[in-house]
Amino acid sequence: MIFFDIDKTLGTNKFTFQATLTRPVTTVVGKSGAGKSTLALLISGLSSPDKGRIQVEGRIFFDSEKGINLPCEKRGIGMVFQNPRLFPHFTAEENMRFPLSHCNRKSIVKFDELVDLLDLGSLLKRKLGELSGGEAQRVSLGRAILASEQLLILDEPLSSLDIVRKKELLEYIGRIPCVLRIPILYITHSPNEAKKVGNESLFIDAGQIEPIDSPEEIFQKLQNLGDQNEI
Ligand SMILES: Nc1ncnc2c1ncn2[C@@H]1O[C@H](COP(=O)(O)OP(=O)(O)OP(=O)(O)O)[C@@H](O)[C@H]1O
Repeated sequence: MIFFDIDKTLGTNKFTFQATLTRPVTTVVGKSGAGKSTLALLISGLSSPDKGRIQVEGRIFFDSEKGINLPCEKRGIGMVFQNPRLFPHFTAEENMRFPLSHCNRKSIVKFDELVDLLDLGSLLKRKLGELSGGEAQRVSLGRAILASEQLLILDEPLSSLDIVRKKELLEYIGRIPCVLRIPILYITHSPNEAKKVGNESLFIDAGQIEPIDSPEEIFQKLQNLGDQNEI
């Protein structure tokens, strides 16, 4: 279960995020600039709320009243961003194992099982320059899953890929809940992606979460906001 009730002001932008999430995969949807990545940064601890509370699976990450603000490396969160962000001088395997060896993380999935799940066997000895964009993003997905103890956050993981690679990676992402039994937050501006990946969705508009009753409502809301982006 993920619970958050937080406020944050960044420049002239005021964000108020409040939700209780109980399903395995929640998609966070909204048009560009709505505040999706801001929410991810606040939950991960890379940015701190001005006030409020964040709790994941019974662990308090942030509570302004109690003076709790767990540093990001203690939150057990794996993250995938729009670009792979791999170390170029490491092999794929060294990149994947890096958070375990350097950040004192314990993996809750077996390395070999993950390699099979994401078809990474033939890529393990390659460095970043020897991987395609889709392959590199698959490696960074593997690294994030290995580092995830409490929560996995995927922030627009398909956005740097072409349509063929998007579909391919989406299939791999669909397999993750089979091995990783922790909540997943999947951020996207694409209603199609949200429909394919998530069990429930949060819709963010201008820094506020709006309730939605059905996946079709996401299309409608984005259309009303004039967002034509789609895969
Ligand atoms: N440090 C900051 N200071 C001031 N404004 C910021 C800061 N970080 C983000 N913003 C603003 O907050 C708003 C939300 O940004 P955010 O990155 O969360 O949007 P997003 O929904 O993830 O968009 P995209 O889909 O384009 O990545 C934007 O208007 C952005 O310019």
